Amino acid sequence: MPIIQTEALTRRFRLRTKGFRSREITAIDDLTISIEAGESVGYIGANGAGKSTTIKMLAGILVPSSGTALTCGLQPVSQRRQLARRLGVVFGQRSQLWWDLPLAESFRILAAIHDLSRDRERERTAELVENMELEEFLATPVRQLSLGQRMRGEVAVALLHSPELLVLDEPTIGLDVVSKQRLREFLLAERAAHGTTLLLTTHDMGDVSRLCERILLVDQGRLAYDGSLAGLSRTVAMRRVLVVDLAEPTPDLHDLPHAEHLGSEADGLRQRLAFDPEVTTAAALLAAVSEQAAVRDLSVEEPDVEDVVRRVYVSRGR
Ligand SMILES: Nc1ncnc2c1ncn2[C@@H]1O[C@H](COP(=O)(O)OP(=O)(O)OP(=O)(O)O)[C@@H](O)[C@H]1O
Repeated sequence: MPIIQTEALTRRFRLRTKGFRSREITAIDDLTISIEAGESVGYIGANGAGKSTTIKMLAGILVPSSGTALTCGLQPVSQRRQLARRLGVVFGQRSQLWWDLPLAESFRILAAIHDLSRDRERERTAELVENMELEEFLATPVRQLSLGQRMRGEVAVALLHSPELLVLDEPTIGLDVVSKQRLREFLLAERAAHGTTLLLTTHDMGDVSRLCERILLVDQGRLAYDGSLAGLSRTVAMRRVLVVDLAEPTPDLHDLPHAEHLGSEADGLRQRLAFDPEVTTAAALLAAVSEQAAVRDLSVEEPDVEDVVRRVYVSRGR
């Protein structure tokens, strides 16, 4: 049986507009998906596409307007307490931790809430503290943790009761590159060790490419793509962006091989160039830029979800 199954899942919101009028929007529209136990799925889409609304319905926080959802074989709203034993949830912008208490206390409180035996609590806490490298700040009040440390704590407590399904809403938002990478490694390790099913929303294609075997792309509440990253890459190349800082103001670099000039700032001192890593490399592009201008600094950006979504539609002629 699938671990997540929805059938024509729909959620509308009534928005108040000026005066006494109100308008209805359909945040999720006729969503039918099925996810098997053990899968790792990236749920992506532009701002306001309906990702959080879906996650909230799957977790039983929000009631659907119509259609059905089954999470771990349970009705998310009416069987929310049973579901809580089998589901872990991480919201990147909201905390499950007790801010004034040391991180270790959140483990104790949640272990009590989940009714874990003393042995189980000790064993699982030790495993998570080791895997997520939490030891050095276990005694620190949560409010004093860095964002990266706190997110590791959030993920760890969500996994304390060994849920078979972990749902993460923007788990890497705001994290620096190193913290993102660490968090991804922890999630991969947890999955390898316990076969945990992962469903995560993200704006970061790096999360998707490193963590997810399957992608669901939602646009304006509707499912727009369901398949592998490779399949999506065949539809729209997963372009990366080379950002170069040049020594002098330079006209836009339009004639570089296999690159598209996306924009310039400060009289062309900084220029952004998109390229497809399947066709060329950042090094080759940098060499081509260097023939035209002196490069002082550079960075390479991961593909942007908004850009991917936009180009899925361009490729379909919408
Ligand atoms: N409680 C609410 N009341 C009214 N409208 C809502 C509510 N929650 C969400 N919406 C609307 O539903 C739509 C989908 O929102 P949702 O938060 O699910 O999108 P999202 O894909 O998670 O976006 P983001 O990436 O910005 O978090 C948006 O138009 C949003 O304004």
